[in-house]
Amino acid sequence: MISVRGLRKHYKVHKRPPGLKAALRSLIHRSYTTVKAVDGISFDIRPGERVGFLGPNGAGKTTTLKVLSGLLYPSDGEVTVDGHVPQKREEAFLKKIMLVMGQKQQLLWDLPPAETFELNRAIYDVPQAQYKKTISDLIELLEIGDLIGKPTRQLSLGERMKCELAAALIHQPRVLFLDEPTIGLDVAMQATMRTFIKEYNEKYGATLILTSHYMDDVAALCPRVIVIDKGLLSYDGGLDALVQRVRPEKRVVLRLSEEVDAGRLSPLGRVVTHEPGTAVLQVQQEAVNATITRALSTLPVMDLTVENAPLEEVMSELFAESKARRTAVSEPVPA
Ligand SMILES: Nc1ncnc2c1ncn2[C@@H]1O[C@H](COP(=O)(O)OP(=O)(O)OP(=O)(O)O)[C@@H](O)[C@H]1O
Repeated sequence: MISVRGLRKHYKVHKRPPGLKAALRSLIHRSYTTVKAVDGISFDIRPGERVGFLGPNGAGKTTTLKVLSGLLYPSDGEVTVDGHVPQKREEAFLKKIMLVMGQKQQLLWDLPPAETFELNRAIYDVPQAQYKKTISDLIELLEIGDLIGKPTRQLSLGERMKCELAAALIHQPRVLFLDEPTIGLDVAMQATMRTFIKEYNEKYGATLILTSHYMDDVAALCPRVIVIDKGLLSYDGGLDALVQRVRPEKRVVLRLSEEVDAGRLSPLGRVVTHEPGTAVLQVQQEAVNATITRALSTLPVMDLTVENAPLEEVMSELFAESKARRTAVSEPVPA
């Protein structure tokens, strides 16, 4: 469905020196630097896949999604989306895709969402019968029946995001690029959006690429993740396999009926947190059974669970790894 080969997107940026004199001089003698936002990445995505596209701030995620949706020309490389070259912006391509950006809106501010929906129906030439069916499904799934008649400016952020998503899906895109679709939403609304996105993917078999800094989104939606950092690919594979590779240790979470000294916990594993009533231990996978047996026999355990390390930690460790690799490569070799 999506094929990306050696994609590069370099931005040429005007260097603006500090100080008025230098700034005035730079109006005549302009100098430029190159920002390598995406610097040679390749991946393939199969139809119907849900893929998390992750990386630290400035990694090149939005740039890649903009290239895939035809908003930006690549500097180099080959990209196809369902057989189309995105930058040609063919009508058939535009009808198949949608880019939803959590930080930008497509709903018209002074009009009710219902009017943007109608506008999108006309733009995408959606037959009336299909439009009626789709819109009533979307209204039901997203519970926006009461909202779509109010001017957009009167909606809360979460209400607006639900309507944004509905507007984006009126033409039933087969490929959805979601750039931070849950940004700024409260926890309950994030969960609603996640459930809806998953249902849309399952119902229509749509292919989905999602960027998000909320790891709950990623854990709930993306069995596969592609991680980029400074424009380079640092991981492409299963989310579970990534956790296994970066953090194979397990967390044993203990709920305790009475306070225990730290000295009684430390022989069982590395103490990650220790608060009144709870303690979290980190142990090697093969030591989990022994730790549980020992905890149950030596501590006042009320409840016990075994978990993976939080995804946020896995990601920051992965980002730190690739930063360390880059630093090692760029350091001069001693003479
Ligand atoms: N129009 C532009 N002109 C110049 N540089 C740009 C432009 N757009 C993005 N960049 C730079 O390209 C790099 C990648 O930006 P991009 O927005 O793709 O990152 P991102 O991974 O989406 O980051 P974030 O998680 O912060 O949204 C950054 O260094 C950014 O400053």
